[in-house]
Amino acid sequence: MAGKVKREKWSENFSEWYNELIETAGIQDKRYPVKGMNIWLPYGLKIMRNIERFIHAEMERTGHDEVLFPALIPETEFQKEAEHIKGFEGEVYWVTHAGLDPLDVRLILRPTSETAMYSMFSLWIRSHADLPFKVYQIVNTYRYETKHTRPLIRVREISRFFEAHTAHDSYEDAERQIKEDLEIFDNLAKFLAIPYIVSKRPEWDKFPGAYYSLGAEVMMPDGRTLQIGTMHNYKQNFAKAYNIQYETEEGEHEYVHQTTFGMSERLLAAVMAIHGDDNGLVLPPTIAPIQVVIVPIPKKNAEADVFAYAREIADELRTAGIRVHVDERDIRPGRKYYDWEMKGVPVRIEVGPRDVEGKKAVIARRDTLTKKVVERGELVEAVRKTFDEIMENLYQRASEFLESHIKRVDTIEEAKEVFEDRRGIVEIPWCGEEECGLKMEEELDAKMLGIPYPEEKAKAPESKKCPVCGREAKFIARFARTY
Ligand SMILES: Nc1ncnc2c1ncn2[C@@H]1O[C@H](COS(=O)(=O)NC(=O)[C@@H](N)CS)[C@@H](O)[C@H]1O
Ligand SMILES: [Zn+2]
Repeated sequence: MAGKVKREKWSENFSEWYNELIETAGIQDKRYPVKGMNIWLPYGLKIMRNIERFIHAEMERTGHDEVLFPALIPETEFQKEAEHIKGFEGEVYWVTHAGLDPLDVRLILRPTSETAMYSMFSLWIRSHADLPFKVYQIVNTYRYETKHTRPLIRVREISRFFEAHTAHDSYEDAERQIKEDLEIFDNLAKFLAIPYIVSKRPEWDKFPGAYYSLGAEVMMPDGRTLQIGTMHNYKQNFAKAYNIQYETEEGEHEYVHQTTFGMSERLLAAVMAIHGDDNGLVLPPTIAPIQVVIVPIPKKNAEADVFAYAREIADELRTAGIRVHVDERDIRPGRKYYDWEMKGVPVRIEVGPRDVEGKKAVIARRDTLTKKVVERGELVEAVRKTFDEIMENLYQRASEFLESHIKRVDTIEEAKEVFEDRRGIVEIPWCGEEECGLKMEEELDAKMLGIPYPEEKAKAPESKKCPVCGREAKFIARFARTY
């Protein structure tokens, strides 16, 4: 029978749904006595590790080397890139003492690692033969966020901060790197069954020190967007501040061009929010710590041994490389269903005495809450096929939600209606002038995500006018309420 997937709470009161689920699904414990810093619980960390495993593999595939830098950065290093300072001075945590002694050079806890890495890049990069230079790390970083903190989404210790930093012999090669970052991100988004849009940030909202910034946004259930990835082209801004030069083949000395690519535990927040329903998490099989849970359903005085049958199925699935758990707890099956649905286990297999006799099993899908009977001999194949169906369905469902929350308008009034109705992303003509962009942000009480990327998708249709100044619109600008 077609299951009725309930998502009322999920959509009407997303914030409460999300905060409860962080606890009830065993993702994190928020009771740590420092605001904006939470504890990873075993199940949540297993999911995050599965996401990270994919990122490490993509870094390997694209020739990035993993490094690990110290978390403390001397003030002298932090001070070197002016714009970067301006952008972060209100957000950094300071270390001013060691033991009882005040430090003669204060240290900061890294908010991101440009100012930790780039003096070393200056020592490491000497010749064009050292380029392109590509490193990354997944570490904890610290930002004194003053806006509302929220587990995984806006934290003060970003405990799973992914940062890739590259150096190139030319602007063109840095641009090639940005395209590679977008490809990596697209592979990851498909792995998580998550649709997204990429926008080029407006001048007034790019990363401090960047020449331009790209943001990858997803649509959250409450119609607000969440930035889950950013790519920045730094040109030679940091290279000049940190003296990162290389010797060209002609023996000249040139500053390198640089890029960075950043993500964080927000990826998990996006998976939870986008795929979840009122029964809890719905995990894509790609990252589920338990892909199949088997629930034996014993019946009084039936001699069929449902436990042995369940274990035999589990062994076969495990041999096939599937992550499986048999729930042998002595509690009602219904209670087991509730627990594993809360944890988002993609597939449940139920086996009662009749299934043992008939050499069958029942497969229950977490995403559609539907069930079907399968022959014992076809189980591995059926489970694999069900994983593919779940990935496809999760991606389709999320894509429809995203598409239905992007609206193209011509006037501020129309845009306001969208935000009053159910929020989402508004695409509106723009002359490209900062004052008009800022005016629209103010009028709409929304953030300009920027213009569509790549730029050929950003052009305004013929004869569209900027709703603020009436001049010819050059671009389509995107606005949204954001996290
Ligand atoms: N307070 C926060 N909590 C959780 N994730 C965050 C927070 N601040 C930023 N992020 C995530 O970290 C990513 C990279 O951060 S960033 O500021 O945009 N970019 C950088 O720091 C660049 N140095 C690239 S690593 C963002 O795309 C966002 O997904
Ligand atoms: Zn204008």
